Amino acid sequence: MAGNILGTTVYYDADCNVEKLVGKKITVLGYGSQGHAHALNLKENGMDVTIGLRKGSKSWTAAEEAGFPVKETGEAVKGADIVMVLIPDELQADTYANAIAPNLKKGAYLAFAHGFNIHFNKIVPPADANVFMVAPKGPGHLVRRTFQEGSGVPCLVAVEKDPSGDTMEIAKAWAAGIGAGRSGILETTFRQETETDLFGEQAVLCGGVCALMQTGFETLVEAGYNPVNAYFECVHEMKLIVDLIYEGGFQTMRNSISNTAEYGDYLTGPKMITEQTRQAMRDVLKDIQSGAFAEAFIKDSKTGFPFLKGERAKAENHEVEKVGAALRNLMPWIKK
Ligand SMILES: NC(=O)C1=CN([C@@H]2O[C@H](COP(=O)(O)OP(=O)(O)OC[C@H]3O[C@@H](n4cnc5c(N)ncnc54)[C@H](OP(=O)(O)O)[C@@H]3O)[C@@H](O)[C@H]2O)C=CC1
Ligand SMILES: CC[C@](O)(C(C)=O)C(=O)O
Ligand SMILES: [Mg+2]
Ligand SMILES: [Mg+2]
Repeated sequence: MAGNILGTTVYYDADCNVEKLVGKKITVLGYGSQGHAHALNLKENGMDVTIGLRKGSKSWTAAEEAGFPVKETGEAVKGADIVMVLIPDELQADTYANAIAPNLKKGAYLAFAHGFNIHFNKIVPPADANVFMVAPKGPGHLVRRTFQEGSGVPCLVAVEKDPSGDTMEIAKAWAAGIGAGRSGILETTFRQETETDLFGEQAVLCGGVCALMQTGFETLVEAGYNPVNAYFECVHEMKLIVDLIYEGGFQTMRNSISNTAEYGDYLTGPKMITEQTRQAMRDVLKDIQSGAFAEAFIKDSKTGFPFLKGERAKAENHEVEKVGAALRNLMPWIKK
């Protein structure tokens, strides 16, 4: 049953009525990482789901082969009771103006998996629209995989506008329908989700961790150590260590490592994350809160993503990726 963890309301399957989605015409826009997972999980829970994609979309065939009716974005929005927007954040505002807003039924539910466009006022829905968010705290492919395995990725839910009065019930039904009721559905706001999600992915989960692993690898290789050895130490073993943290927190991980490692952990960790690193984190958070990051991201996208594409090419060609690919070829069980 619903609980309260340190001031956050958490719902489980027993608190959600997935039946609230039955009989509703549901449109999922996009069939990428999140899109395929939400759509397939809801379909397998008996829901009537149509996929909306742009003309010529790479995902069109995959969605059709999975058994969905697929329509162009505007057509898929027409008549839908719930429209879940699962297209890239940088494309949502233009798509909203050109294809969603002109076709959105009065009183429909407009939904998101991340608060970016609503929080930063890139999308301003009409007064009659109900606006909610179901934001999985994990990659879309795991939203699908864990659902199939019988569990689910925890989700944040939030309501921005509620003219119908039942928008939170619909949001909870959606979250449970994609599997989150098995692991936890946490109530939040668009602002909280947007700012913490951007901070987490930049400073810790993706930006911070990848930079740390890559710099560790470079330091060992630069000092003349074998790159394979460096890769195992600084990249490959990360998953095994993080799995223990995931299962039981830092203490479970520290119970499993040697005293030598634990001593080095306390001695060296603070030398890596210095006062300068803390200040950099605070600065990153300020840029997120002020909207400066959002503006820079949208500007890069509108000019063809010169920064994103340049950095992606550099990252793809880095030695660490070549060593990793060679090692993974020796471990075929990793690729399921
Ligand atoms: N990736 C993740 O795990 C997470 C993502 N989110 C959020 O989910 C949302 C979707 O992100 P993500 O799943 O990564 O996106 P992806 O890039 O994986 O997929 C985007 C999908 O949208 C389609 N698409 C692109 N433009 C349009 C359009 N104009 N109309 C209809 N469909 C279009 C793409 O098809 P094609 O390009 O073939 O046309 C593709 O199927 C974002 O808000 C993101 O922040 C939230 C939590 C985690
Ligand atoms: C960590 C990245 C993420 O926020 C996610 C998978 O939750 C994203 O935007 O993809
Ligand atoms: Mg996230
Ligand atoms: Mg994110």
